[in-house]
Amino acid sequence: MASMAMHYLVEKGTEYARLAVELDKKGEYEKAIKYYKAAIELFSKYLSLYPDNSLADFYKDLIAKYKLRIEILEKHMEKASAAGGSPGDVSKDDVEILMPDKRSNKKKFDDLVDLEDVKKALKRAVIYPVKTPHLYPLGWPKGILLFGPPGCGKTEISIALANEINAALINVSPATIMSKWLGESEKNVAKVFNKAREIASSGTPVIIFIDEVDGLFQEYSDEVGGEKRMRNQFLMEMDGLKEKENSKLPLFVIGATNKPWKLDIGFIRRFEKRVYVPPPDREVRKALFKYYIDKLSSVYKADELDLDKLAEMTEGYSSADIASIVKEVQNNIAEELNERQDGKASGSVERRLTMEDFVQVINRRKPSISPKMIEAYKIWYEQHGAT
Ligand SMILES: Nc1ncnc2c1ncn2[C@@H]1O[C@H](COP(=O)(O)OP(=O)(O)OP(=O)(O)O)[C@@H](O)[C@H]1O
Repeated sequence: MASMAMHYLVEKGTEYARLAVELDKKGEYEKAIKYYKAAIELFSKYLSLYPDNSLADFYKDLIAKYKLRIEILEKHMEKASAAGGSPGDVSKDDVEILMPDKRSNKKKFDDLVDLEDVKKALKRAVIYPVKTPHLYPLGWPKGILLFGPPGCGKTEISIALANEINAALINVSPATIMSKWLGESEKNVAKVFNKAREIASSGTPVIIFIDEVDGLFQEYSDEVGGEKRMRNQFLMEMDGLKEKENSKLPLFVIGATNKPWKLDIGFIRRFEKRVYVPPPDREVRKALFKYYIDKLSSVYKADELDLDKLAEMTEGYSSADIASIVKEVQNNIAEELNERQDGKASGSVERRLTMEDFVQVINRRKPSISPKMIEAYKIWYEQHGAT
């Protein structure tokens, strides 16, 4: 009985997925989305019923891939309808550039807790060459890969780096690059690099930041959106940065990934520096709690808290988890005060933060990072790390 259900879910899911890809290739995006969703539903059901099946990872990857594709197509269709045309003739957007004075995130290295080794690697690879280019007659690396578990600061440190050197930031994510430029994404990779070279030639440093870079550069078995052409263009552009006329440009490509093992070797080679952004250890977790709790202390008294204990309780929690735990504590207390009609006046209130406030929230959450994940990064780092 069980195997019949399993069989049905996989067969039907595969049939829907095949249909979705076919429709996608024909440009019938709306219908394609419907079938991608149907396939996801069946594969998810299969995974919930048989989580320990040997093919579980394979189906998880497929689901992630179809979700990304849906996101891409939906964004593409939104844009097409906003432009009043059909998805095929959507007008091309220009490359979005975040100049330093326009960015809302103004954090610099000192505003981020720890990440000392990462800061050091980025100073060496980026900041010093930008500040003293004359000391580097042989040029400097152009590609830097940041890898490590989710929510541990890859994006934050990249933005802080851009702020440190007043760099223009071009933010590229798989969903935007593929949706904006569906069908001719390679031309637009070229556009990003042209724009970046143009700005860098005028003396302003540029960082092209590609989040979830594995989404752009993993091998797909059934490519529908010209991913291969786009990848080749990207590799060519990266090689171009090494050529003589570009070698002294203050232009850097920073890729971030949680799954470095999905990247193919040609791509890895283009990123000369590969830097591990680690999860916070106990001392760093303590510093993160302090950092976020300090922000609350203008309103709530925090003198009873045992930060060592909080750090000890949160092994495996990411920096983002810790930020979000403190936020949830804030929300719980604000709710409590509102319900007691106690929070009306502005300024400080007579409410101490207690360990119990934190324990409650921590107990309801699972850590995002498992020892198995850390082991996988360690193995990858041993093979490919380069700082
Ligand atoms: N060093 C740090 N100091 C203070 N807060 C941090 C630090 N690192 C991360 N955070 C917090 O964690 C959140 C997530 O960080 P960020 O988005 O940089 O992680 P990431 O590694 O890029 O995650 P993902 O791989 O999921 O994109 C930030 O918004 C910030 O609140």
